[in-house]
Amino acid sequence: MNESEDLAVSVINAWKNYGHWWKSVTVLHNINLHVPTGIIYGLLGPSGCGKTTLLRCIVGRLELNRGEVIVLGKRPGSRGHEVPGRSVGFMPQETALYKNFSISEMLHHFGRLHNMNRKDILSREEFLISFLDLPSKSKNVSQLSGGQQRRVSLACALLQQPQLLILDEPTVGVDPLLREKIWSHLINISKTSKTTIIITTHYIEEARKANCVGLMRSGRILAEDEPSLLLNKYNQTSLENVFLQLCYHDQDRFQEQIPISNTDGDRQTNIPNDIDDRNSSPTSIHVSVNRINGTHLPLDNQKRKFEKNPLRYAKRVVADYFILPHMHKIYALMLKDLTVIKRSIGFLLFQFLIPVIQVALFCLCIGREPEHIPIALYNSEAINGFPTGNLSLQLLNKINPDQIHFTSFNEFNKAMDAVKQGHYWGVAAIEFNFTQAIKNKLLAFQTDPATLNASSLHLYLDMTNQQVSLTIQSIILNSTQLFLKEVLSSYKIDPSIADPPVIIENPVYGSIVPRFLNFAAPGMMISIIFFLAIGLTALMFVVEKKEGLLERSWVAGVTTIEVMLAHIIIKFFIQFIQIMLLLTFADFIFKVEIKGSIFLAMTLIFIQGICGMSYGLLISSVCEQEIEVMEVALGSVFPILLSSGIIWPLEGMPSIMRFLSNFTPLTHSVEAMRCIASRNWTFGYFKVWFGFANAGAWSLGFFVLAAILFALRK
Ligand SMILES: Nc1ncnc2c1ncn2[C@@H]1O[C@H](COP(=O)(O)OP(=O)(O)OP(=O)(O)O)[C@@H](O)[C@H]1O
Repeated sequence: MNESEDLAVSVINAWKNYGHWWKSVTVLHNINLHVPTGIIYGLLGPSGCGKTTLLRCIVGRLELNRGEVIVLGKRPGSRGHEVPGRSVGFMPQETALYKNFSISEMLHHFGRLHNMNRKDILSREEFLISFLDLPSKSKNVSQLSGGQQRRVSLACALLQQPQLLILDEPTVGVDPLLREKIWSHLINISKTSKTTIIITTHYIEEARKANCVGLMRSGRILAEDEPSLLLNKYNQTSLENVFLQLCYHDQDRFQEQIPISNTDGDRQTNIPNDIDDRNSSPTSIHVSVNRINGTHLPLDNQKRKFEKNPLRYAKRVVADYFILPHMHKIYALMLKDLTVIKRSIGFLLFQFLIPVIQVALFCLCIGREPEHIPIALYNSEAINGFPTGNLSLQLLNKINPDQIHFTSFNEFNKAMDAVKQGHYWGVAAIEFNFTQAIKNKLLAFQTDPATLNASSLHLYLDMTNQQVSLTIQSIILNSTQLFLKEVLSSYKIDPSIADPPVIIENPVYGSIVPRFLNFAAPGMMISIIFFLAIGLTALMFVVEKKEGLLERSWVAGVTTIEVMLAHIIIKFFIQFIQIMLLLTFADFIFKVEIKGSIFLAMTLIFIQGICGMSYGLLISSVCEQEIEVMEVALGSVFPILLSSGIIWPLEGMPSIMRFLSNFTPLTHSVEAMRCIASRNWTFGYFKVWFGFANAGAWSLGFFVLAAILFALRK
C-alpha cells in the first residue's frame, strides 16, 4: 500500500505570517506534522502559540506562506476535494452559531450544507442531542449556557460523520463526566470508522488519551510522539511536566541563538530564504508516527522547498469562479437567511418601512415652493390711509398672501431693524408718490430717474437663503407684471407691451411649471434603495465574519459565490416589496411624475439595489468590525450622493467634477431614471440603456472584486 495513503494530514515545512510585508509576524516556524489516518492527534500548547492558525491552514482557510499541507491525499481546496467540505468536521474556537436558531435548526442547516437527507439529519440529531446531553432541540441557542453552546457547536462538527475532525478546544466548559464521554466517543469513531481527529485543548492531561500529541510553543513543534513514550523519554509523570521541561530546553537554546538571530524575539523572525534540510532545523523534530501505525513518513526524506506560489494561488482564486455553484448549498443558505428573517419580523417590517419613510420625508420636506414668507412692508403712500385710486394697494393685492405674508410698518427704519433681527426676509418699500409716478411713466412716458425710482417697488432682502430670496423675487416680479398689465388695460393701452420679448411655448418634456421634486425624486428613490442595500449587506456579512459563522460555512465547503448568490436571492424578495412600496408612495400619494413604464423604473431601481448589495459585500470583505463598516458606508454616502447629480444638476458642477461624476455607480442610473420618469423614454434611448448597463457593470464589478478579496484575505 502507498505510504502516503495512510496519512490523513501532512504538514511539511510550514511557515505562516500574519500581516503585510512591511509589518509581518511569523506565527508558524517550519512546522512538520504528520497525522496517520484513524488516530487522535492532540495539539497542545499555550495560548497564542499558533494552534488555531495551524488548524485553519489544515482545513484550507489559511494559505501558508511557505510549505505544504496535504489533507486526505490532496491540497485543501483543490478541485473536487471535499476539504473544505463534507469530509472535514470543524469546530472553531468561537461558538460560531446563529444565536436566534434552535438547536435543531442549527443542525439541519449544516446537514443541508453537507447534502444530507432529512432522515439522516433527524437520526444524527437524535443521537447527538442525547449523546452530548443537550436540552430540548427546539431551544434557542441564545438561551443555552456557554458550555451548552459549545456542545451544539461540537454536534455540528460531528453531524455528517466526516473522515477528518478538527476540534479547537471542544471540551472547554464541559463537565468532567461529559468530557470523559466525548473522549470515549472520539476514541470509538477513530477506531471503528477510521476517523482522524486533530484536537487542541488547554487541559494538557486529557490529551493522554490521544494516540499522538504535538507540543507547540511559539509557532514551533517542540516534540511529537505517543503520550506514554514522551513521559518515558523525559522521565516525567505528567504531560504538563514534559511540556515544562521542553520549554526550559527551548528557552536555553533560544537564548544561545540570540547573538546570531534577530533581536526582536522569535515571534518577529522572518522566514529564511532557504530551507534545504528540515532535519537540521532546530525547530523540526523528527516525527515518529511510524510507531503508531507501523508506517514510515512518506515525505520524510524529501528536501523540497515549498513556497507560496502566487501564480498557483491566483489560479485557485480565479478557478473558484468557474466552479458551478451547488444548488443544495444555495438552498441551505437561503433557508438559513429566511430563518434569520423569520426570527426578526419586526426588523423586516422596519426594512420595508425605511424606504417609504425616507421617500415620504423627502417629498414632504424637499422641493416644495417656500410659503408664508414674512416680509416687512413700508408703504409710505398708505401711512395715513389709502387715497382713492391708490395703485400701490392694487400692486400688493396681486401678491398671493399664502406665498408672501406682509406686515406693515410706519417707519422704514423700524422695518429694516426687524429684518436685521431676523424676523423678516426683507423689506418691501413703496414711495409716497408711487401712484403718480406709475401714471407718469406709463401714460406720459416719463423715464427720468426720479420717476423710475418712485414708480418701483424697492426690495431690501436678506439674501442668506438663496431659495427663499429667489422665490420672493420671482413672486414679486410675476405679480408686478400682472399689475402693470391691469393698469395698462384700465387706460385702454394694449397690456402685452408689458410682456418680455420671450414666449415660453408648450414644453417638449415636462410641465410649464417645473417641480424640483420631479427632478430630484428619481435620484432619491434610487439612492435610498442603493444605500440601504449597502448598509444591511455589509453589516450582515461582517457580523457573520466576526462571529466565525462565515468561516464555518467556508470550511463546510461553501464558496463565496454561493454565499453571495443566496443573499442576493433572498434580498430580491425584500427589495421587490421595498421598491413596490416606494413607487406606490412616491407616485400615488406624493404625485411624483412617473410617465414612463413602471416596470422599467422598478427594474432599474432593483439593479441599483443589487449594485448596493455588491458594494456592501465589497465593504464587508475588507472590514473586520461593524464600526469600520459604518465608517466606510457613511463615508461613501455623501461623496456618491453629491457627485451623482441627484441633488443638484451636473451642469452646475465644475468641468472636472462633471467628468468624474461619470464614474460613480449612481450618475447614469439616476439620469436613466429621470428619462423614464419625466420623458417616458424606453430602452431604445441611449441614456436609458446606458443607465441599465452602467448599473449592471458596477454590480458585477463590485461582486467580482468582493469575491476576489474574500478569497485573497483568507
Ligand atoms: N488575523 C491575525 N492577524 C494577526 N495576528 C494574528 C491573527 N490571528 C492570530 N494572530 C496571532 O498569531 C498568534 C497565534 O494565534 P493562534 O490563534 O493561532 O494561537 P492559539 O495557539 O490558537 O491560541 P489560543 O489557544 O489562545 O487560541 C497569536 O500571537 C495571535 O495574536
